[in-house]
Formats: sequence, C-alpha cells, structure tokens
Amino acid sequence: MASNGVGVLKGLAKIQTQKKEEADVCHDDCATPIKAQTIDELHSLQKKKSAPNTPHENAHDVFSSSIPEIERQKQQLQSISASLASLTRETGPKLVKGDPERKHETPRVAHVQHFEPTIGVSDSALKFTHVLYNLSPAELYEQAIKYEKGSFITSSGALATLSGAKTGRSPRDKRVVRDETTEDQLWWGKGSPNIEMDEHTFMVNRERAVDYLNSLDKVFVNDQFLNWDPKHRIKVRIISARAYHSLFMHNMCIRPTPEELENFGDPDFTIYNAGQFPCNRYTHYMTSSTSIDLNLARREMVILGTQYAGEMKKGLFSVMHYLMPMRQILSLHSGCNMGKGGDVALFFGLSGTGKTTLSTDHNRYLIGDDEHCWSENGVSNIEGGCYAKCIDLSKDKEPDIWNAIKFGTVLENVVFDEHTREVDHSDKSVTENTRAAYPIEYIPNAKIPCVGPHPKNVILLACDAFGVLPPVSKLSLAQTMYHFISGYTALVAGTEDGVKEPQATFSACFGAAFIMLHPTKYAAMLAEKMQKHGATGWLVNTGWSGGSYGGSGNRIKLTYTRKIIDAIHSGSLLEANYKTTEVFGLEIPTEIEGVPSEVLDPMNTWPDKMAYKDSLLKLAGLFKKNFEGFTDYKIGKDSKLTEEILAAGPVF
Ligand SMILES: Nc1ncnc2c1ncn2[C@@H]1O[C@H](COP(=O)(O)OP(=O)(O)O)[C@@H](O)[C@H]1O
Ligand SMILES: C=C(OP(=O)(O)O)C(=O)O
Ligand SMILES: [Ca+2]
Ligand SMILES: [Mn+2]
Repeated sequence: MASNGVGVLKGLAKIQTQKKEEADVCHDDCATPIKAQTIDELHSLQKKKSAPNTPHENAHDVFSSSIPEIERQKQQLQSISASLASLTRETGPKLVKGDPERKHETPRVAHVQHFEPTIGVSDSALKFTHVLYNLSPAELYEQAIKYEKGSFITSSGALATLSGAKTGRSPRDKRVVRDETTEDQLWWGKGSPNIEMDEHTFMVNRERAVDYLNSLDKVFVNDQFLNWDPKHRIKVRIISARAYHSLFMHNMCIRPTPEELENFGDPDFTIYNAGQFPCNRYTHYMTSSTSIDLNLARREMVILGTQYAGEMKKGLFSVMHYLMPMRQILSLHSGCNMGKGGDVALFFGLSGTGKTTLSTDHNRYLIGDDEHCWSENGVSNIEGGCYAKCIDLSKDKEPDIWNAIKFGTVLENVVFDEHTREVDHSDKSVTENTRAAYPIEYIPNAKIPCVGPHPKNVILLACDAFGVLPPVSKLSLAQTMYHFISGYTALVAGTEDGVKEPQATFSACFGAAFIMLHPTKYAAMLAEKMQKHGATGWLVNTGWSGGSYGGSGNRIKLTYTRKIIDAIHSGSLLEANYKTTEVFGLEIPTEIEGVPSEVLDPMNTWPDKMAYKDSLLKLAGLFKKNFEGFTDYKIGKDSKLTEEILAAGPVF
C-alpha cells in the first residue's frame, strides 16, 4: 500500500515538473487547436478527399466540381448500371456509389426511374444496390474483416481468407456457349475442356447471378486491364459480392492509373461472380451446384457455386486463349523471365509444376508467373500479379515469394496461429492448394512494364509422377512440339477439385483446361515462332526421381532444378555433352554444375532397374495412346514438320 502511495505521489510530482518541458516540446500540437467540435467531425478530418477511383463521399462535391466531371461520373455509373441490369424485367435496382454504412451521405443514384407498375416491375426496382468501385487494398481489407467470415490479418500483414467449400478449380463445371460462331471455331468433343451449353441456359444462369448480386446491399466492381501489350490490351469488369474477390482481382489484373480509369468507358469483357449462390440443378445442362459459364458472343462470364478465386483469373485466361489467336498472337500457359542480358525464357507447365517458383528467380527479371502472349513484338504478360502455391513455402528456398506475402496480399485457405497470426505453411487442414495472390511489383526484380523480347529458351515443365523422365533433356523442334501437344505431367493434389494425390495426365499445351481452340492450332503458332526466332526447347522434369510417387522415388530437389535452369539460361547447357535415352530418344547432358551427374540419368537413380524399365514402357504406352487423338492433324503449313512430330514420340 505504502509503496503504491509513494508511486502515485511520485507520478503526480513528475507530471508537474514536465509541464514546462511539454510547452517547449509540444508546441506543434498545442499551437493549432483541433478544428473539430465533435468526435464525428474529428473522425471526418481523418480522411482526405479521395482519389478519383474511390467513391466520392460527399454529394456536395458534385455541385462544386466541373460539369464534365459530373457527366463522367454519371456515365461511369450508367455503364455499371447497364452491366447489372436485369434482362427480363424492365427495371433493376437503383445503383448508388459508396458504402451503405455511410447513411448520412446523400446517395448518388444512377438513374431514378418513375414507373407505372407493369409485369416487368419487381420489388428489386425499389431498392438501392451500393457499388464499391475499384476500392483500394486498405478499404477492401476493412470490408473483408468487417463483413466476411474467415478474414484476418496475418502477422506479415497479408489478408487471410477462406474460399469456402471449393478450394480448387472445377473443370467439369466449366461451360462454354455453343452458337453459330463458336461451333466452328472452338475445339469441342473428346479431350476438349469446352463443355457445351446453349445460349438460353447461359441467360438463365446470368439472370440468376445478376439477381443474386442485385439482392445484396452492395457489390464490388473492379475495372481493370489484361495484357501489358498496349495494342492488345483488354478492358475487364469484375462484379463480385466479396471484398476478397475484389482484392484478388485488384492484385491479379493490371491496375489502371486514375487517368486510365477516368477514360475506362465500357468493358470488353465482364465477369459476374455470384459464387456464394448455387446454380439450379433443374436447369438444363447443370450437373452440380457449380457452374462457370463463358459466353464469347456476349463477352461475359457467370460464376455460380464456387468462390475459389482462381476461377476468375483462369476464366479470363480462357477468354484470352480465344481472343489472342484471332489476332495471330499466341497465348501461353507459362511463366516468363528475362536475364540481365535480355535473354527471355518461357516456362510452360500445368498447375503446380513450377512456373511461379522457377520464373521467380532473384538473378533475373520477372515478366510474369503464369499467363503470357507471344506476338510479333515479343512477349507480354497478361496479368498484373502472381498466384503462388504456398504449401510448404520456406523463406530460405523461396525468399522473394515469402517476402511478397505482406500487406495487400491475399492468402487463401492458409492456417495460422490464433494469437500471433503466424502462418503455418505446412498445414493442409483446409487444403493442399493454399495460395498467395500479390501484385507483381511485390517481387523486387519484376520487369515493369511486363514485356520482353522474343524468347531464347522454351522450357516445358513436366512433373513426372512415374519418375522416369530425365531431370532435363534438350529437345529438337519436332520433339518440343510432340511434348507440347502431349502435355504430359502430373495433376498435383488440390489444384482441381477432388484430386488428392499426383495423377498422371496429358494436358495439351500444358494447360488443356484453358485452351479454346484445337491444341494443334497453338502448336503450329509455337513452332512457327520458335523457328523464326531460333528458340531452343527443353524438357524439365520437376517431379519424381529414383522411383515413382508412392514408390522408391522422391521429388527432385528444387536446388537441383534451379541449377539446371541456371545452366539453360547461361547457355552452358547448350554446349554440354549429350547422350540419347532409350525409348523416348531424349538428349540428356552428362554433366551440369551443381547437380550430381548420376541424377541426370533416371536409370542410375532407380534401385530396381527392372521396375524402371517397366515404368518407362508403361509411360511410353500412355504417350502413344494419348497421341492417337492427334495423328490426323497437320501442324502448320509444313507437312515435313508434321511427319517429324509424329516420329518424335517414344519408340518401343
Ligand atoms: N524440383 C522442383 N521444381 C519446381 N517446384 C518444386 C520442385 N520441388 C518441389 N516444388 C514445389 O512445387 C510447387 C510448384 O508450384 P508453382 O511454382 O506454384 O507451380 P505453377 O506456378 O506451375 O502452378 C511449389 O510448391 C514448389 O515449392
Ligand atoms: C491457379 C491455377 O493455376 P496455376 O497453379 O498454374 O497458377 C489453377 O489451376 O487453379
Ligand atoms: Ca497456371
Ligand atoms: Mn503459378
């Protein structure tokens, strides 16, 4: 008690002695008295007038600003209003910009309609839908944390989110409208990822999504770009119900400058993401409660029944796989980076096979991790961000990706300590497909703008679960085409709904789930470009070595794969000594700096040589069977090349 009393006294005395000092030190604070008269006013001082891409907070601004500005705002709201309009009723909801929580503000209404009740009118016409337009990451964080269950800030500042029941893509629920145009242009039938639907069913699902979105108090709208090539830039609008989706697309698409946003106009393509809401199984063509529907004629995509954010980015990638080849531009499911000397490398690969990991290289400039275009002018990234797998992510092995997980980054489906908010990247409790989506400039050596010259090396990443493909092989042009069309790899766990362990698969163009035309169309373009620009093809196995998955094998060490990739980039591997493998006829180097030589020939690493031979022949058989589907196609104008490609497969 006594000591407490002394303490209090001491404290009081101290405050008194400091009074003089305070007057000296603290004159900043005391000189200008706070303008606010109330707490509300004080809070209102916190926020300066917003940039043009955030909602205007004060209706009075409309009257104080110039007429063209009012006009521009009106047009913008009208454009969004048109996007959200019901196509079956005469009226839709009233659109208003800004957060519904800010009730004191006079709503800015897009179009107030006075109507006579008719059959087309519904109660939805009487309500407001608030539009949260191109919010900043900070604003989206607040929205997510306040309104979306499972949203938390992690210790490094990233936003942890949950995608719900679906934690990977649903390729069997991705449908494309088959109409007069797409009937002839697209790849349909066996092997094709394009599951058909008719225009009418699309409209049913579209109306379902639009009605769902309009029934909400607020929706998020992102207006952004795809493709860093300014001549072939595509304007996209994403309308979604969740701040998580809006932040994801903010990170993944190219972010417009305030000026670009002012002149955005109408989008070239629109996504309606009503992922929390299911599709109706009584609707024709629907086989589950999930449907991702693409209508190329309407330039629209509708998402029902899945909140996995990857559907949006990969859905738009499908669109680019249609639009770009129409312009003689090749779309690529590849990562891409560039050396200090300007040498560009492409890394083709199916999901989870190493595109993001290997293109993010501290010694090289990152152009992009996943989706690119190869035009007459060189390469350009389609996106403005990266989407890295986080399972077992380590700071030592992948420092650049690790450091990119900070404020602004969306962390999907990760597990973290309740109190410290430290993420446990080894925890697969929610899914093995944990992900981080961050803007590309979070990688220190990103090349902005994300474009580069013609590629010098084309690396095909095959994650071989059988463990019989060599860690690296140098390919002839015909072999490159053979392996590009085959797209042999393993489907790794988690990236697609229902996949629990690596499965051997043939995914044409290393991205069959995203292509729209027949694989040979893309292959012909790739062959032509590689020939013209003298690019070298390589096959790199990022999968198993010394045996198969579940057998005596282990995943090839990432450090070895990096050494192999280094040798490709430096040009030293081109100069190495080679020998040819049996069955697949692949050219394999005998030595690479930093990689034990015995690892380079899979025959050496298998303890059981007979088992190796059996697996090799089994895989060769699978290749042969898969390629039967392509033997009737000609690749490009050159029938000689077509013959060479057919001869470039395994011989046994
Ligand atoms: N030898 C290897 N090469 C590449 N990736 C490897 C290797 N061994 C393990 N991995 C892991 O495999 C995953 C590859 O995923 P990622 O690079 O995101 O693939 P993608 O971008 O093609 O979808 C990463 O988690 C990476 O750490
Ligand atoms: C996001 C995906 O792809 P990737 O692993 O290639 O980034 C995906 O397949 O859902
Ligand atoms: Ca990908
Ligand atoms: Mn990736």
